[in-house]
Amino acid sequence: MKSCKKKNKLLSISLKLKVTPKEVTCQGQVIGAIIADTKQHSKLAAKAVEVTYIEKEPILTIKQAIHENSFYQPVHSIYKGDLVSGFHNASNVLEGEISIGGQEHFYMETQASIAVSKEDGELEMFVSTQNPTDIQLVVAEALNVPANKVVIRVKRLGGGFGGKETRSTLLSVPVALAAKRLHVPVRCQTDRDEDMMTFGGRHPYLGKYRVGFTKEGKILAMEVDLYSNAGNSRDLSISICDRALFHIDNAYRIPNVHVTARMCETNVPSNTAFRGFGAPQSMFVMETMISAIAASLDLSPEYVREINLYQEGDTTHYNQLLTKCHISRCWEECKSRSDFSARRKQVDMFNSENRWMKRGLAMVPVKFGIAFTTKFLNQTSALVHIYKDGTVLLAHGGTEMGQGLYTKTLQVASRALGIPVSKIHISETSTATVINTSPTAASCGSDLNGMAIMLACQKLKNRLEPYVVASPEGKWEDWVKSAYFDRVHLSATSFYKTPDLGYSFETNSGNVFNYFTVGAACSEVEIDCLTGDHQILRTDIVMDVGKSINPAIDIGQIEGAFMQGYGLFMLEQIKVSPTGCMITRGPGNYKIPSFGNIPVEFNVSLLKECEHDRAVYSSKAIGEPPLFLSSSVFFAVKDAIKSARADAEVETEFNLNSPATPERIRMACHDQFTDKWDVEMIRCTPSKCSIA
Ligand SMILES: Nc1nc2c(c(=O)[nH]1)N[C@H]1C(S)=C(S)[C@@H](COP(=O)(O)O)O[C@H]1N2
Ligand SMILES: Cc1nc(=O)[nH]c2[nH]cnc12
Ligand code: MOS
Repeated sequence: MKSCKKKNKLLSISLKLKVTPKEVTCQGQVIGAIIADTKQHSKLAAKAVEVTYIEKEPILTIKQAIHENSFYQPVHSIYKGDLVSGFHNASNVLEGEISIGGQEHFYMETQASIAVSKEDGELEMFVSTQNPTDIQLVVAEALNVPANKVVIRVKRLGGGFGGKETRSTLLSVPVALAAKRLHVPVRCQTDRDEDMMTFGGRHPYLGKYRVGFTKEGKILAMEVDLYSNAGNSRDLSISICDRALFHIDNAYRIPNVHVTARMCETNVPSNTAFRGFGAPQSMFVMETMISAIAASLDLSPEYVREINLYQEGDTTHYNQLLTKCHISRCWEECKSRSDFSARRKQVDMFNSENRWMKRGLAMVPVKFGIAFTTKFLNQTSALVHIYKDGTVLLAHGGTEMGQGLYTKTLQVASRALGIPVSKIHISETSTATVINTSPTAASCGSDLNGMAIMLACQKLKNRLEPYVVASPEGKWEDWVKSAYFDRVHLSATSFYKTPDLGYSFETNSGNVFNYFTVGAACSEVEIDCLTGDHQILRTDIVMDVGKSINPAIDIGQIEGAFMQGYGLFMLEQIKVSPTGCMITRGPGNYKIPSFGNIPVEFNVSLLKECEHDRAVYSSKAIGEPPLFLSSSVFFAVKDAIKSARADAEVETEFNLNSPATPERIRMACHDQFTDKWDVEMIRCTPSKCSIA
């Protein structure tokens, strides 16, 4: 091993920067970039930078923002029915508030970007992003070059979950700028701690509610104020609030509704898209109301859910008609598959025989709207080539992040062209083959790009038709050759935009969504009342995904979304110091689900006979909808705690914020040991944060 003769010349730079609060609005904000010949040198140099800040008191939480009246505009709200008469006819009214924490995307591949500057001002980039067009336009603007000279290529992402929908620009702009300035290829990939301190996550939400209902448990009216912690920029927060507004009903028909959503401007890194996009947060507020209603009437939460479920033909609070909406079928099928009634009795029996171990059981529905709530995003295009050897190359506007989009679009092409997948290939997604694309998001990747691929393939199929008719016994390769020599164009582009969309907040009318993906889940848990630990004993899920084009992928997505949501409701808790410094920076102190958390028994099934004409080949969107079903674990834990509290002879209705961490479970199991402590006192006292 050659001994290294030349000692690394110690870096002796000290860059003094002076920045004011108006330029830097959160800890973790990118304020510059160091370019070096090796990663080690760049890290040493970054540490050598000295920055002096003029500090001001930060606003970090929703409550602080409300107190300081620190909000972004606009504020959207939905009003349907007549609240006054609704509450007047309600025999019971409950008020309360509930909060749900944020969540780190924790994609396996952290943010990564490569830029290669080429002749004539051209730039070619390889970026881990869900949104190549956004990178293209933002980089073009930042470098003051026309978009037609910037190509963004995406082979695949090691996970995105919404975290690479807009935030990847923070990394790609400096990388591109350096490449252009220095005329050398530049690459950067964040370390996990940098990633968790810089790129934001799921919006924490606070919900304040007032709900009126009959003594039978029928909900007549509700007034909800939602607040999200948007962080130091608006990013997608308004769309996330919109989706939260559209999902405050979850799966229930509520005749009189007034719901408002506000974005809090705070000094934490800008929060952004995260699987479910505001819907899990607001549906959590709805299910908390259901739980409170059930407790106040001494009814089971499942009974209250059941009698308020939407039926076919109902309209939502944003006046969208529910057709082919199989909520009740999923609910009934889940109830029977999970053997709910019998297990309810077994759980109660177990709880009557155990004091310090308790079990809980809960079943929740989900109804998730499919389409971008921002109308213009519901568009995409595709490009399909048939080469002379008969092999086919696909390109479309969607990125592969592990959700199986490329596999599904290969299947669509195979079915549309009538040839085996072995003759078809999809290589990458690039702004040079398909333009002006929307992010691969809102679970619409397969719907939009599947339809675009299908349309392009149908064009090609029609052009080949005469050659098929001419020699029906021939092979695909022969037909392609005959067409080629007959000078037929064997490449086609297509364009697809979702029909019949167009909601307006002003008139509260027009379709927000193309259709809904619905399901139900039943979970049973066991908790240790003295440690706050828990385990899921069994989960049953039933989902309506239409006629799935690939059941294996869809079941995988349901299992994955469920476990990611489990992290949100049960494990993951982001901690920020009083000065706004991110404390949770890695798997050491930020717990994401691992195989030990998977339900001991995990049954997922897809509803049968539920064709859907509005989804590509009737296979419905599946990416985000199942995530909320993991709240069945949260409410099963709440059910178990209720039994512990009954034994301790304390009030069995209590507020349980999400995530239901072990300390929160422990403290909610009120008993002779907990009286003298309050969970909020167990707060980490961080040392002064030492990050730029
Ligand atoms: N393995 C994997 N699955 C995933 C994701 C991911 O990053 N990795 N992202 C989720 C999110 S946030 C969305 S919006 C959808 C996007 O893909 P689709 O629109 O093709 O369903 O995939 C979901 N499933
Ligand atoms: C932009 C956007 N609109 C939506 O309606 N849903 C989403 N999920 C992720 N991104 C989005
Ligand atoms: O819609 Mo997913 O990218 S949050």
